[in-house]
Amino acid sequence: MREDAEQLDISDVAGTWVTQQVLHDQIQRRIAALADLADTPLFFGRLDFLRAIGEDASEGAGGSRFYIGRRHVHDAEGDPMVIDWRAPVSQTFYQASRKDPMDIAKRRRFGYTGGELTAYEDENLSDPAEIEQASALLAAEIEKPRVGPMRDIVATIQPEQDEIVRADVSGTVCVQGAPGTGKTAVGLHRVAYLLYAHRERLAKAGTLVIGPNSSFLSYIEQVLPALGELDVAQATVQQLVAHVEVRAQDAPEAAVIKGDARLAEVLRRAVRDGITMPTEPCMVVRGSRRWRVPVYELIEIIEELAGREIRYGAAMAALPQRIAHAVLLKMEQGGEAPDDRVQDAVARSREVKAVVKACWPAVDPAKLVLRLLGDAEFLARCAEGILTPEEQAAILWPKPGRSVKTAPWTAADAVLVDEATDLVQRTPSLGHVVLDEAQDLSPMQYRAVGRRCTTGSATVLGDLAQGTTPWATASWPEALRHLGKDGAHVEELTTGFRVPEQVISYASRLLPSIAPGLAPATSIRTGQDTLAIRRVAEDLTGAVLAACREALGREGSTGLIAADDRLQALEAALHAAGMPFLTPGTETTAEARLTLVPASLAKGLEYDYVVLDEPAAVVAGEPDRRTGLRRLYVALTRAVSGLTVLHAEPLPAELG
Ligand SMILES: Nc1ncnc2c1ncn2[C@@H]1O[C@H](COP(=O)(O)OP(=O)(O)OP(=O)(O)O)[C@@H](O)[C@H]1O
Repeated sequence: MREDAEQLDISDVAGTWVTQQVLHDQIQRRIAALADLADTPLFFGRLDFLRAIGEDASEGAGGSRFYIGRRHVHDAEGDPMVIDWRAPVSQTFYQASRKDPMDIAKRRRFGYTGGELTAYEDENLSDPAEIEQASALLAAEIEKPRVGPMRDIVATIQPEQDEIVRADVSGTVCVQGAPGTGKTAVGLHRVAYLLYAHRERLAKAGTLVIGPNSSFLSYIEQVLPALGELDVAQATVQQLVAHVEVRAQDAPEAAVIKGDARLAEVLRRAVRDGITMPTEPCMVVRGSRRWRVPVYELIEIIEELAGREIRYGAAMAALPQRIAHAVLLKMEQGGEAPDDRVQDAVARSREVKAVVKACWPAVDPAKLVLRLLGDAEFLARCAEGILTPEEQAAILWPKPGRSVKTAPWTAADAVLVDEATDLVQRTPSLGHVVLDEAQDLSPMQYRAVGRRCTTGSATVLGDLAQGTTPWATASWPEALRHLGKDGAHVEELTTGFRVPEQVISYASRLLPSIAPGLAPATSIRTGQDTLAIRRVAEDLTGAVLAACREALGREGSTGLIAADDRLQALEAALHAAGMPFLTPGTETTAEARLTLVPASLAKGLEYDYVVLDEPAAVVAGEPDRRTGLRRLYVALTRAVSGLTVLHAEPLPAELG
């Protein structure tokens, strides 16, 4: 297939230079999408149906045996050899069970080692005599040591995950799931699925994956390309709203108020604050005649525009045409027969422009927010009855910014500028947005994401117990309301694929203090001796390094997680000991398998072995106890095969 694509000759295709380039570009993309990945086998499963499938129901109709793989592969005649895992017929591979065999006689799973086929395993689903056994291949695949970035899970998607992956494109899905239940994996596979099922529509409108920080984004960035999807954008919320340069930090109280949805109304008022009713009529001179639109008529036009649900900028563009239309009516009444060109000319006339400038002035969103946060009187006028005087005082900049370029913008301010920008001009909507680690967003941030999928849908993924921002969300229905996807379905995933049972049940002791409503997750990893807790009397750092060496003696990656302010000391010690280490998000290799992870960046990441330095310091690193314990919960749930906790100070009492 790749050779076919490479050999396509477009030199004598008729068309302009531009169409030639577009065609060339498309062929290059096709070749790239068909690239051979040495470690990625083309198929991982086989389905033998009891009978032939109806022509319309499957991609490769006509036979009753299908190989399931990462992408569609056909032979020289164009007949399918491997069916894409996203095709309707492939769903049976994930959903069929002994209870509901879905017409499957045999399901075969293939096992690979480094790209080489080394095993297979059969389930005769329709044979009542066969005894059900847990799949060893499935277990081996799930328990593979982790080196390098996140991998796809197409071969082992579980039935409850598959349902979310294939949920209808028109609806927004929200997934609450404990650490390691596969939320991120499911979100990424869902985009791949939606692009397959609705390629035309989604490729045009665009798709986007939003993650908490760039370490996380680089950790997940290879999953979609491995599934043949090269065009899904990735960003953090901060990158989406980068209208101004962030160079300051808010106090938590100020950030909470700035992230509150009430700010949307404050901004709406601020944008419209400049709308002024005219006190003089508008006189337009055309040739030898003068036409007059009286004050009351101008007021009517402006009030009508102000009352409509259109963007400030769109109304500003419509106003001169409305006034010109009023002039036109008067011309007709006066016996003239003006056409559209006359209306345009009147709309562009100096007199009409002057009215627009005075009554509906242009708004620069960044300048507007600059004024709002720097001018107490203006803020008081816009926030009257919405924010208390104390709240207003809390969000005012201590020193007003002089210009958009030099002002002390914070991350929360940038979100306000984004809201103001949208009030002036509608933000274009994408086809689908996946929002990961969603629990950490403020209501205003949800709004920023929501306006990027107003006509599309979203997949919202998160865990209320892992919310570590002062504005972290307490309820999904509320978050979805801010997102503009009120009433979306909330699913829960509770089977953990990452964290061993011993470790997750230890971490779950924190749940009553950090998220009382949530049920603890279970785990498919039941290995013994996965958790070690060591009290260290002296030289904590030395003991931590020894624990890292011990972990590095085994296969896979090791993450050393520590409170942010312990990082410098640990870095120095690692250097002194001659132990090379990476920063989060950089790829682990066979030579460099140790990553030093500040607790604040651990979210969403995972390592085979985790060494956790001083839990009490992780808790103390946050402004309040609940957030500290949640940060600790995140740090405790990053390990795939084993966790070693080292402490000199007493462990937090909540750990029991
Ligand atoms: N069905 C599956 N088969 C194999 N591996 C899986 C499956 N589901 C999830 N995993 C693996 O489990 C690990 C955790 O998944 P993921 O990171 O998506 O979880 P998460 O719910 O987003 O976790 P967190 O809340 O910590 O961010 C990953 O290594 C993922 O590949």
